[in-house]
Amino acid sequence: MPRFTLEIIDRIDTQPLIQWARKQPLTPELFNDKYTKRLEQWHGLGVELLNYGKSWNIFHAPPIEEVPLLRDLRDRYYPAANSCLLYYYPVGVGIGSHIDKPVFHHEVVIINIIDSQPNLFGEKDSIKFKFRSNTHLLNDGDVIRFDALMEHGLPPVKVPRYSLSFRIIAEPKK
Ligand SMILES: O=C(O)CCC(=O)C(=O)O
Ligand SMILES: [Fe+2]
Repeated sequence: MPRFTLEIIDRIDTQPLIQWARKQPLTPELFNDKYTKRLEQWHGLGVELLNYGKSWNIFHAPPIEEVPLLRDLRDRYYPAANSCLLYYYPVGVGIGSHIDKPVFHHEVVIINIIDSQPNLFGEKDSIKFKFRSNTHLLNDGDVIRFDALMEHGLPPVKVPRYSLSFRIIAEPKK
């Protein structure tokens, strides 16, 4: 992948994903012993960040293959990914600009899922996603690929949103 880019690589129907996501038991995310207000659920390898993100624990979550929806998306957009992270962002929650921790491979694929009612024309509100000095508008179902070693972030969302991130996590040699 050429670096320094954010590409929207596809737009998919999110209805099956929303139905699935709403039924998942999600856990409040902790960072530096504080709740981020995002809720999360891992499949495949998961990461618990410690010590302000300076170190981490890698753990085994239920396999991606257990959920055919997730397996199919991984096979389609990021076959090498060994980690899938579902986040829920309630209204008013975002994440400040950051770069991802080195435990993750720099290439990430994220599916943007807006859980709001479409308008009369079947359209849902978009959300803002910051990447480097640009703000991109992301629509429901947009599949993006970007270099997570470049600054990125999400202003507080105005509509409930899920995201599904596929990544490669380097497991330490035993
Ligand atoms: O949810 C997203 O779209 C991006 C989240 C993110 O950048 C992260 O958790 O590192
Ligand atoms: Fe990130």
